[in-house]
Amino acid sequence: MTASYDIRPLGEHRCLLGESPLWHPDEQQLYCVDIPGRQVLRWRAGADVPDVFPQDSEPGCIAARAGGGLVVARRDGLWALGTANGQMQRLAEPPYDPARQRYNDGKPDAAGRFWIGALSDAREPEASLYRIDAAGAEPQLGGIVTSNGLAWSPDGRFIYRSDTKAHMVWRHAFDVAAGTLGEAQLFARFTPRAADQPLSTYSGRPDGAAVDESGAYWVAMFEGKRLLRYAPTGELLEDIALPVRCPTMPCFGGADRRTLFITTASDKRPADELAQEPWAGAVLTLRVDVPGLPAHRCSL
Ligand SMILES: O=C1O[C@H](CS(=O)(=O)O)[C@@H](O)[C@H](O)[C@H]1O
Repeated sequence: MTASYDIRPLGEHRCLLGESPLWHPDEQQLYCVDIPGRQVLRWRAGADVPDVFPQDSEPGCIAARAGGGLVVARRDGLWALGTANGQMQRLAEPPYDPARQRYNDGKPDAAGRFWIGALSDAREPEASLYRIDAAGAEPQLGGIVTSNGLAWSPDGRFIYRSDTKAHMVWRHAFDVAAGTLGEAQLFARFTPRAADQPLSTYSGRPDGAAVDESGAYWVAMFEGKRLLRYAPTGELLEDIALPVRCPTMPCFGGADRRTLFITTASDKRPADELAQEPWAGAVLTLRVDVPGLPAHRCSL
């Protein structure tokens, strides 16, 4: 169950809080965001240094836009980013109070709707998971602290999601034609860190995730220094030790979709930890056996 891989950083770039890695299905290039750094980053093929698209507000996640470029979900709403020229165009206001919440993890479904969950700055259960299409943003679930972990099964009939603060991952039946979720079924549960518990014995909390062609759910364990791979049955298949305490989200990319890119965080970490983890904030890369599912395009 404990697996080891050849894990390397993608160049020298370090994010404060890297998130939302995306292998763009049309451009065949990697993007991600640095949330507090207020940047969208792009690695051209073979490049060690990313191109930077500065943002005026914290970007929580990105999606490939059906018409080209990206949709950027920022604290202040949804924006189209022209990746050829860096131009930004506002698409929609946020459906929450941006003084209290921001968009966090999000992905398009197979029909092009953008599903995005919010995060409560005060870490109160006041955030929602939204389904967003041309008609606007409709909350689908509420009572969330930190919405995370969105991914679909290969046949699109199930959606996974987590609340990082609650230390739980759920699976719901998903109706792609209607764009609706069924009842939540608990998929994985983790033990919150006790007040006096050393970080070295904490398994972490579920952050971003991705699904491979076999249907396995790969989830980054924030503060747990690991990536877990689950079968669709909920059986833990692999426990992969990482060289960074705070991985945030995996995504599959490369021409064969067998390179796993994992964003990580360095922001607000203790100095002794950062001294031991020179790759904190890097995008980590490793090769895997089973290809990942390609990202859907957002129709906004
Ligand atoms: O801001 C974020 O932080 C959380 C980590 S925490 O649980 O709030 O400490 C992370 O899960 C999330 O994805 C990120 O955007």
